[in-house]
Amino acid sequence: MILTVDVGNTRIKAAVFEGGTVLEIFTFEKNELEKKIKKILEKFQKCSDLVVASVGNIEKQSFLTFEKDLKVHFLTHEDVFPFTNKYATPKTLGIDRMVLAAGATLKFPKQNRLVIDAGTCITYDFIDENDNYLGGAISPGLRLRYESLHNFTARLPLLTLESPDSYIGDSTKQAIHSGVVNGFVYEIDGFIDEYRANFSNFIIILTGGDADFLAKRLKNTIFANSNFLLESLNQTFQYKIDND
Ligand SMILES: Nc1ncnc2c1ncn2[C@@H]1O[C@H](COP(=O)(O)OP(=O)(O)OP(=O)(O)O)[C@@H](O)[C@H]1O
Ligand SMILES: CC(C)(CO)[C@@H](O)C(=O)NCCC(=O)O
Ligand SMILES: [K+]
Repeated sequence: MILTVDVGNTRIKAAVFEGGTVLEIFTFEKNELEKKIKKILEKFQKCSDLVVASVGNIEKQSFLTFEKDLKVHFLTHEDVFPFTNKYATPKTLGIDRMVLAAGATLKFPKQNRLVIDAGTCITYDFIDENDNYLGGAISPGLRLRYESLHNFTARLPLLTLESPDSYIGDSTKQAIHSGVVNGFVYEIDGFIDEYRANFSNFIIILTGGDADFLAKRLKNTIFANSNFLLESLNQTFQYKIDND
């Protein structure tokens, strides 16, 4: 059994796997890390490895306290990945993006793949059919858009996510919801159209905290899997064991 942990920019997600099957998924805040991991390991005592991918500034020490119970692994860009990294700055590529790219490469062989992670940031990652990781894009996620409109202006209120009535917002609130939600949807549809115009035979994977909200609003119908990063962490770790 393997415990995978995704330390995101905002929250932490964890999953216990038995082979390729996920047994349970957990979401928690950073200040609860040690308490929650301890509980998970009490429940799943057969866990032999803890695999961490972190883009947040979490203390490594919080994980190392579990080394008495099982083996602890922190994935980095120095691990083995199933793609050729063509990013011009491979050392600054986020480990979450590398793990998503690895999961897409292993799960969908011999085709072009686009992974869209709608989390704190929206990230786009493209791996071509020859397993070259080419890069993608980084832009602000839904909640970040609402927060920055409020934080960097004098008069805009902080709103929480709501579907706009129309693309023509007829009040301050509706104008913000339209700008944030429709802007988000148009951006993603626009990127998908651009990739489709340039590549054939490709698959799109949509994941992250806003994946489900987004999936039903896109013009392009695509399959959403909000656990794709955790599943990819499990697969990346298996790949590392087999190829190290
Ligand atoms: N409790 C919550 N806290 C934060 N974001 C939430 C919450 N519930 C839903 N969301 C939505 O999820 C999005 C954040 O996604 P996610 O949880 O994947 O981010 P994250 O944990 O920071 O991970 P990553 O850094 O990989 O993006 C926000 O834009 C927000 O709309
Ligand atoms: C883009 C984020 C913040 C998304 O979580 C993360 O992948 C990151 O910190 N990346 C580093 C920059 C890069 O990927 O080029
Ligand atoms: K993200």
